[in-house]
Amino acid sequence: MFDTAFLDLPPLVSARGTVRLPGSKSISNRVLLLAGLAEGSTAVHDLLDSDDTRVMLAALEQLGCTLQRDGAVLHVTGLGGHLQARQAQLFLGNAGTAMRPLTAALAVLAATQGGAFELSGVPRMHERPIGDLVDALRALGCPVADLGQPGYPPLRVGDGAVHALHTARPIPVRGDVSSQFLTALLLALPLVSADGPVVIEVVGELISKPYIEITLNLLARFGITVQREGWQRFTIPQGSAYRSPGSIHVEGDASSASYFIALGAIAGTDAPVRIEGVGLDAIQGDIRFVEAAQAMGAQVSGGPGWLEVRRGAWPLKGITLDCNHIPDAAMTLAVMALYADGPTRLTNIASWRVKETDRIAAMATELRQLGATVTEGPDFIEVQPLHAWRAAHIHTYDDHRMAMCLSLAAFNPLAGGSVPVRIADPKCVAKTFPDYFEALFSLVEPLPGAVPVIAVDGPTASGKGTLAAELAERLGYHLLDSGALYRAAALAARAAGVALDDGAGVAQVAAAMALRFQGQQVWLDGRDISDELRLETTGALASQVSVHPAVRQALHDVQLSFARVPGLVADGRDMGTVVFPGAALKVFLTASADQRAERRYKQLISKGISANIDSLRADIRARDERDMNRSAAPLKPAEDAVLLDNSQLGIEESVQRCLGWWHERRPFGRLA
Ligand SMILES: Nc1ncnc2c1ncn2[C@@H]1O[C@H](COP(=O)(O)OP(=O)(O)OP(=O)(O)O)[C@@H](O)[C@H]1O
Ligand SMILES: Nc1ccn([C@@H]2O[C@H](COP(=O)(O)O)[C@@H](O)[C@H]2O)c(=O)n1
Repeated sequence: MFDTAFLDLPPLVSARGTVRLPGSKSISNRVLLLAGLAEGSTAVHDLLDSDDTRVMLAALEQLGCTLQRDGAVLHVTGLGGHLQARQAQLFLGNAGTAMRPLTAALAVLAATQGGAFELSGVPRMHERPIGDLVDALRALGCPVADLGQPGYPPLRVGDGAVHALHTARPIPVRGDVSSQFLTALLLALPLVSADGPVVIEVVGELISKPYIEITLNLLARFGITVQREGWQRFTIPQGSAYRSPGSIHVEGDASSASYFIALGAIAGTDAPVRIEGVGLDAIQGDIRFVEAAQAMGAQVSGGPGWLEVRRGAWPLKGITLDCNHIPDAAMTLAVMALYADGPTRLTNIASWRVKETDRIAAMATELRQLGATVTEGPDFIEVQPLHAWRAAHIHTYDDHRMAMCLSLAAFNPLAGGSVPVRIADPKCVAKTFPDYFEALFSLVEPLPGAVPVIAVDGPTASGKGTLAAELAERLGYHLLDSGALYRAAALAARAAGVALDDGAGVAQVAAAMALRFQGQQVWLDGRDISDELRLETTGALASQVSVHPAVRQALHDVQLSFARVPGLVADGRDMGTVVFPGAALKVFLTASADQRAERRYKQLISKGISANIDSLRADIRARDERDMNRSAAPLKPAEDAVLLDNSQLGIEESVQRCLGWWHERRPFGRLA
């Protein structure tokens, strides 16, 4: 997951390959609650691991369910309908799929068995309406107290006493704000069906019906067959009881599939984008996004558990679509609309306004930042195709879908643009798809030369490695420690018995090295060389082999291969002058030889390695001399490098200076 303040996506031009989707959030949280209410143990396979499922799991544990992980399988031992904890304070983040069903289930359990539970979330959760569900629960006879603004969480359900519930008469619930209220009742009311059938009557036109179908489907898997009359009346038969199916698989998230379906439709030109984990047989309503994407021009084929998508019509075709059946995935259409041949109008999406954020307002604002013309109304959005793209800093409103949808704007070169896109707070995708950006980057190709590179060059022990690693961490970029390649080449040559002054011989060994980097660990031809690589003596050997033009040539392409989406920070001696002459920022880092000797001395001592400051100073001077005076790629600042003498600067100050220069060079304007 990218835990950075923002993530810059370079302009992208194509996509191909396979993505395996994480489990569906809607199915995961429903399955968890059903398993938690059922008697016995349920083995849940392919459960989504995300913020929203984590709050549900934490709540179930607080309520007394037993959770056991066995590799990728989670075993949930349920309550069998009997409260174990009679009081708890449950924090449910911004997970509507946890807040609504748990409110209903705990209201019913607390009222019938005596208990009191408080349910709260993040501030945005306290702005998301729940009044219609509370009204239905109160009509049933459950005590529910508002702990904040009436009609919104936080809530207390139950008052510790036992109450008789009015299950003999139909329970009314509004269906036109969120279908989650009906889902919540359907999941909870089998708990009170012992004495007779329980009837729920929907008031108003039910929205997002496919989500109710998921609920009914999963209830059936847990032994409860709800009788449905149209979308107005639902009857839970007398004596319904949750029976664990023993084991259940969570299918991949169909809403998450929408980003990759769009990816194929926009950028799958020479090969398809293959999506695994969800297919045309999916039980999730958002699978019907496939039809919407096809209407816009996508070529989609699929089977059980898989889809393949490639570009069909181009530009895409503008459409007008009632999106009531695919409210979440429909957001993706709003971004696809930028690549269309005419306006796209998405209607019947009023529910967007009460999701993680007001998604109609947020989408309109951010699409306009890219340069698009957008019209919005209480329950619709209309987006015009975009031809004059602007580099935009996209705000994501702590809304995972905003981040994922808007990332598709990075394909603007396919529609006349050539701009990067900055996504604020990329970790908001953790709600449903923590590795979304990693998955995206594994499929895409950038516009040639568009991957941004920051080159950090300078003499030994100036702090290049430290600075480069910090910059890479804060920007979410890849890191190249080019010195490590020369060090490894020297070690490989020595191991092969090749003399270090034999340029051609060392180059041959260097070209054949099998190097593997994993965090701080480095393997050379299967041997862990991490410690040996960092020795001062190895640095001196590297300095000897690096004078040979053939060795430098042998390592050239390997270094170039580190420049991958979303960007690279490279440290060495010739990053800005030879390897990445087009780097967007070149920093030449220096400090006095005395300072550097002292830093290196402290560094070695802190690692428990004995050192002598005088000989370190002498080694550093000798290495400077050789690195600066060799004929091949000598150590010197590039003409357009920024010089940074950090003799009197701390690490953080150096990092901030470089980030300042970086922001000046980026087209996103002020950091906000
Ligand atoms: N600005 C700074 N102020 C004080 N110490 C620093 C600063 N920058 C780096 N250091 C410290 O100096 C030591 C050497 O830094 P680092 O290993 O990053 O240097 P380097 O230039 O990459 O060296 P080499 O080229 O030999 O790999 C480290 O212990 C690091 O923490
Ligand atoms: N781009 C580079 C990087 C390093 N070298 C040579 O390797 C020696 C070790 O480098 P460290 O950064 O790991 O200390 C260094 O002294 C250089 O001789 C290089 O030539 N070009």
